[in-house]
Amino acid sequence: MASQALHFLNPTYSAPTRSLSSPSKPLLLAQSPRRVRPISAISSDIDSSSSSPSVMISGNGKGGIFGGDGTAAAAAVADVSGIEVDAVTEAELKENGFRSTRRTKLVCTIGPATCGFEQLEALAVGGMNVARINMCHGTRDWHRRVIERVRRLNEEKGYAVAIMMDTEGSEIHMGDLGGAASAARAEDGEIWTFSVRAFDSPLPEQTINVNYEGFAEDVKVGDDLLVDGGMVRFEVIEKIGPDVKCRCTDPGLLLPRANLTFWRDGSLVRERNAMLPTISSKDWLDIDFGISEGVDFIAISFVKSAEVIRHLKSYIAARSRDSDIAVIAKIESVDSLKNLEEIIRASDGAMVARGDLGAQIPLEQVPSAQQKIVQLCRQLDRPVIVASQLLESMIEYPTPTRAEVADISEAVRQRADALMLSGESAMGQYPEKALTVLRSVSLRIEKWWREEKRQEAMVLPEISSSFADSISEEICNSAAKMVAGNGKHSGNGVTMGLGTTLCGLRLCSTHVLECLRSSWLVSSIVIEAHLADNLEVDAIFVYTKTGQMASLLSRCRPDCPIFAFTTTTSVRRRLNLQWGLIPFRLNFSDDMESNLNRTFFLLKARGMIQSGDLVIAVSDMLQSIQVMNVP
Ligand SMILES: Nc1ncnc2c1ncn2[C@@H]1O[C@H](COP(=O)(O)OP(=O)(O)OP(=O)(O)O)[C@@H](O)[C@H]1O
Ligand SMILES: CC(=O)C(=O)O
Ligand SMILES: [K+]
Ligand SMILES: [Mg+2]
Repeated sequence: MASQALHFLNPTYSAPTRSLSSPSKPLLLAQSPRRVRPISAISSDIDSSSSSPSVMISGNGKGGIFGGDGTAAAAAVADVSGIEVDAVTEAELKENGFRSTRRTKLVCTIGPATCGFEQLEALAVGGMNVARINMCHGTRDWHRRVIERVRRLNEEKGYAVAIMMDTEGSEIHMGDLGGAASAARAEDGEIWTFSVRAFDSPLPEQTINVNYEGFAEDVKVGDDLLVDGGMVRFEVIEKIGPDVKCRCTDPGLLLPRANLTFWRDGSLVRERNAMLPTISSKDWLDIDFGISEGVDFIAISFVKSAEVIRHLKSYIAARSRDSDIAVIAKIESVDSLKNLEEIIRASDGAMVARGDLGAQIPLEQVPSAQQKIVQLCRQLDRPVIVASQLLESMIEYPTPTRAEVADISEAVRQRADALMLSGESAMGQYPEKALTVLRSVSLRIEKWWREEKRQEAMVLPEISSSFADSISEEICNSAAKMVAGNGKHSGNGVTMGLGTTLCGLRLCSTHVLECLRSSWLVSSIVIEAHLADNLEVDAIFVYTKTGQMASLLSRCRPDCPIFAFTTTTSVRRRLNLQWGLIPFRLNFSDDMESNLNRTFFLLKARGMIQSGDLVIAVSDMLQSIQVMNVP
């Protein structure tokens, strides 16, 4: 076995990000001095006094924004600690350079195995971007304590771990197993009773409580009853009042609160589920809890239509005027697939919840559903999480199966925003090792595909609904195209020195938009063709108050990381779910020149960037795009 490639299999392997004290290597790209002509700038400025907005493109071609007297840089000197980023990101940047940062984000479900402060910290060190709490389990007090610990971790150590609250939903599931039992095993041929009666704990032998009153009425003798989408299977043999007697036909482990589905003549019986509300009364109480705790994301289980998402969003908006809780639609039912596009458009993101999805559609259809959801989310600019069973075997074993590694690779190759651990981190024996596998495989596959330049191009439809938004969108598309490596413009002479060419030009905005649309700014002004091959942009910097422009850049999946600067901690946390974004919190003004000087100063002081690094900077305040070397 190749020990290097599979270093995560080595129990003594420790992630590179953990050796925070090791001396930082110089940034990869700073080692080879660039021959690109320094600093050129294009900035556009919407003239708000004009009824038909005009855009000014300007640049001085002689040192661009750094040609001044350096007062902005001097002003920044006063505040070295004025930027918020976590130690892990900082160490990763210093050690591996820009290009090798991980683009795929990682979500960990928190449960009994990981709810302590130290365990949470170990996950943050291991690369957790989002902590998920599942309201199917535990009490609100338990979840509150987890939220408090994550918040403390963020405050004390500078992390931006976001919190995602996942609702229980009102699908049919088993109750707890009673007493101290955390699981029970059903053997082939055993007769178990599924009942809606209330029992005292412990439950009678081979008895399972069902949460849904209509259960005994709805099932028929001869139906197949599937626990967790088929992990255990029973056949209904007799109905006696509230009790349903079933014979085990596929043995396996019964876990508390596992999902139940029943099948008749080879198809899922869904009439009753269709009548249950997506958000139950208990879910509404949990949502109130989430709003008052200020969670970053609320994930809604078993979404059937866009309507429920719109309803929840207006509920959240009315309850918390200044909060920006994002709503994630969990795609895990037949109905959610039917109404997929409408649901994604109404949501702030989606989750491919393969656990329940695989119980509702034939398993062999799950991979194509996953690919479709991931693609659609990217096209519509919504973050997407691939969830469930990525490393299921690691609940019990310290190493993954080869098939699990291949499954992770596929999700990374599809360039999903995030991968999620469920039982592996909530109650498994090796939560940190599982996270290390996710991280190592993500990094390796991302690097492999960048080197091979084999990413398929994806058509990104225009999604903006307003004029201002469409300028932002075009700017982001153009910035991403300028990043060498995506193949579109290599060999086409990517332009530097735009400032000289465009100095003093004042163009109406539609003209600029047209130019951007045809990538005129990028490819039609060839200054020195031989420079083109050298234009390897190290990072895109985006200054964004709402996060929207960072999201638009992430959507393009450019070849370099995106440093997203934003003024609020909540936007910073939210951006932590999205592909390729390295979110920082920074106070900034509308003056891009001083913002850039300040950022360069702060990041250089911390060794995160170096003079000569090539950066494209965009901003949603000025809707500008600038190309420059770090001075
Ligand atoms: N807060 C918790 N307390 C106790 N156990 C938990 C908790 N959260 C998760 N678990 C355990 O981890 C397992 C997997 O958790 P997870 O939340 O991912 O379930 P899931 O079935 O994939 O999600 P969903 O219920 O949303 O479909 C659960 O079956 C449960 O045993
Ligand atoms: C995550 C989840 O809800 C599922 O896979 O079913
Ligand atoms: K759930
Ligand atoms: Mg589910």
